[in-house]
Amino acid sequence: MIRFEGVTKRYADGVTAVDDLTLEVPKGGITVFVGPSGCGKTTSLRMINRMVEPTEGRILINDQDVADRKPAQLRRSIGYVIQHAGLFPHRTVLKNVMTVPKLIGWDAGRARSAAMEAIEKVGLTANQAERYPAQLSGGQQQRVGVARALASDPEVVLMDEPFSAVDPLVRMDLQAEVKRLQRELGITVVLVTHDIDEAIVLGDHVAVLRQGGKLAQLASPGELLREPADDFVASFVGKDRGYRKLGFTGTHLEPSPEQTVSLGEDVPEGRGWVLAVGEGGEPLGWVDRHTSGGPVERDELHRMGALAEVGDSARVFLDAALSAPSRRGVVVSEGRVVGTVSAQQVVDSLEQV
Ligand SMILES: Nc1ncnc2c1ncn2[C@@H]1O[C@H](COP(=O)(O)OP(=O)(O)OP(=O)(O)O)[C@@H](O)[C@H]1O
Repeated sequence: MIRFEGVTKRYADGVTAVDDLTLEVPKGGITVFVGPSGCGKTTSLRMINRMVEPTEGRILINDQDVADRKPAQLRRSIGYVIQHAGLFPHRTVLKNVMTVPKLIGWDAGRARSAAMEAIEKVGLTANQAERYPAQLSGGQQQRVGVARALASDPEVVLMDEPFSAVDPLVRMDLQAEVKRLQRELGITVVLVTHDIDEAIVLGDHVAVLRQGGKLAQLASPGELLREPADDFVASFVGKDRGYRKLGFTGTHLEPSPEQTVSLGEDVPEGRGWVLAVGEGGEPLGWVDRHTSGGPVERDELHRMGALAEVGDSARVFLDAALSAPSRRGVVVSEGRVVGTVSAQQVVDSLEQV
């Protein structure tokens, strides 16, 4: 849907920021431009909405050359989110989010209701809509930035390092939110980051750029981890890529049957840990036979560790096994226990692939 055809950008001082870039950003997904500082990510992004003009080549959106569109009108049709949200400090959140709908000529009523809808979509309240940006946290301000980009119902949203100024926990929330919104709205997102982990978490497609603005590889996160195109991509993707690759590896592992006990029942004979389940077969926790005697009570249960759902990646299965006190990861389907897996079983299943 967005096509770069032989795009080069040389700045006036002779720096080649982007060199003969040809790539396709598919419709309705998240495409991430990632690479080291100065490799031309921002320049590439800004050429899409004509904040920067290419020296050579062209960029098409839905087969239309952006050079044939009026820059101001083009920019209003494309959402744009930047690092520090870039909000107007003297306007309320609502007025900030209404900016583009008003610019494109929607009447005040329509602009207001579109803005309120966008504000709710990003998880902010009507009360927060009346505040000024400085009265919100950094993460909330970024949400306003996303709401503002979505308010006029754009098909394409560009994001330039949108989460890099917020702390890691807030960043994870915002990443999940953007992924959810993209899926819900079916929009096409192009996002720039220097953080390969963010690219892998968020991207349906990841374009790795190298110094001098050259495309090193365009692939899905899984492919990038499995088959980096060259040494540059391999080292950029990182040393623990074998482990991270597990996040994109399915497993056809059959969980082993696990003996269970209900609350109020006596612990069955045997050694080690027993899994307690609720009335609907949902896992409640582990019982330690060493310390348990008589009917099982809720306050003697040990935490379960992470749960794996049938169909999850090998990484989730392994995490479930390693985080359970019994070292047997609980596998559920629709909330009910179907069995457990050990770390050894997960590793063995990988070796069979
Ligand atoms: N307006 C400009 N005039 C001259 N050179 C520029 C201009 N903007 C960017 N550059 C240069 O172009 C190259 C690419 O810059 P760009 O900002 O696109 O990279 P980036 O990958 O987004 O980097 P970062 O992650 O550090 O933001 C750099 O060498 C930069 O110094």
